[in-house]
Amino acid sequence: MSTIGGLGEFGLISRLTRRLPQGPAVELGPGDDAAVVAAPDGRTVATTDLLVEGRHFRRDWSGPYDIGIKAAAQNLADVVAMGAAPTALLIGLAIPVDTAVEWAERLYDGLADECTRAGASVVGGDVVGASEEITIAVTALGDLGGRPPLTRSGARPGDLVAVRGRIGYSAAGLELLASGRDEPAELVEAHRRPQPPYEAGEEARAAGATALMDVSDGLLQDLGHIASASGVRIDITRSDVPVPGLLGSAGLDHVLTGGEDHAFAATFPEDAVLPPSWTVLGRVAEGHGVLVDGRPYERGGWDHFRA
Ligand SMILES: Nc1ncnc2c1ncn2[C@@H]1O[C@H](COP(=O)(O)OP(=O)(O)OP(=O)(O)O)[C@@H](O)[C@H]1O
Ligand SMILES: Cc1ncc(C[n+]2csc(CCOP(=O)(O)O)c2C)c(N)n1
Ligand SMILES: [Mg+2]
Ligand SMILES: [Mg+2]
Ligand SMILES: [Mg+2]
Repeated sequence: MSTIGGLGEFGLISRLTRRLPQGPAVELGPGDDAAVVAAPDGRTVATTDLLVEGRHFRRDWSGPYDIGIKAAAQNLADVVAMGAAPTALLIGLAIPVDTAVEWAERLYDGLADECTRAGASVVGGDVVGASEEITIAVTALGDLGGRPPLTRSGARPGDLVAVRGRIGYSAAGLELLASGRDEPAELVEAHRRPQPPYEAGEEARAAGATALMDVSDGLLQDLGHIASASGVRIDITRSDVPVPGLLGSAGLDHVLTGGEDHAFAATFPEDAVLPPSWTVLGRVAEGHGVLVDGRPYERGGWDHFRA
């Protein structure tokens, strides 16, 4: 088996970057001191999310391609959640010297394929040796196309609250993996490879969304960020929350508190016409916090320092 150690730093960079297609916004990709990415209106959306082995992924639960998809998706979703088009990703990779080169290459295939799905590309990064655990730090850039960002702070009393994309699947899949199972495969795959519906950003903008975000830590907790940023209360109607039977007996908990699906949640003016792919499950009101059928929900979402 050829390992990272056998290639050396620049050999590794060359092996990884040759796998990366370059998207339309890239004027200069990997190879110089920095990349050059077109930002026609002069503004750039920028975000970063870190993935740490043992915390965000396990190499015995997910393959390198899955982890690449997930690392890209969670960052691309944050760009889309601002109402922007993702243009570029930068990858910081800390990786043990005895890792198989193929593992890193498959990680890059996952990163590249997910970027392609979102219209972006990997334009650079950094590699360093790690002692035992892999860390992947991803920075994503996006283009607003001259339009205002869709923030968390624009929700107004009377607005509709709606979601777009699978929710609860990743948490259900994680629970299966943690109990040593890998069926139903659809749930485990959803955990390994989140599939944010990137078109949700443009759909939300077209329908006049007043706030938009991606769901990373759990629907109720994340809606709580819209509520606090907007100075409003969000009321969720339990009977309007879709809970697919596939999610099992804890389905409602998974939908309301499970993270990592990177679905999108938005608020819209009351008279908005939403595409059928969006599900309305609540209303914005005056006040603060998030209530389900008028009451706080008993479970919270993901918190790195309280988990
Ligand atoms: N270490 C940090 N330094 C500065 N700002 C930070 C730091 N960590 C988080 N933030 C900022 O706090 C805000 C909330 O971060 P958070 O990571 O919860 O959002 P997110 O990336 O959408 O969610 P998630 O990480 O769960 O996918 C973001 O604007 C982020 O830039
Ligand atoms: C091995 C392993 N253990 C636990 C989890 C669950 N988990 C980790 S981070 C996170 C929320 C989003 O993180 P962030 O806020 O950093 O984007 C969740 C639900 C996992 N995926 N893998
Ligand atoms: Mg983050
Ligand atoms: Mg987010
Ligand atoms: Mg988080």
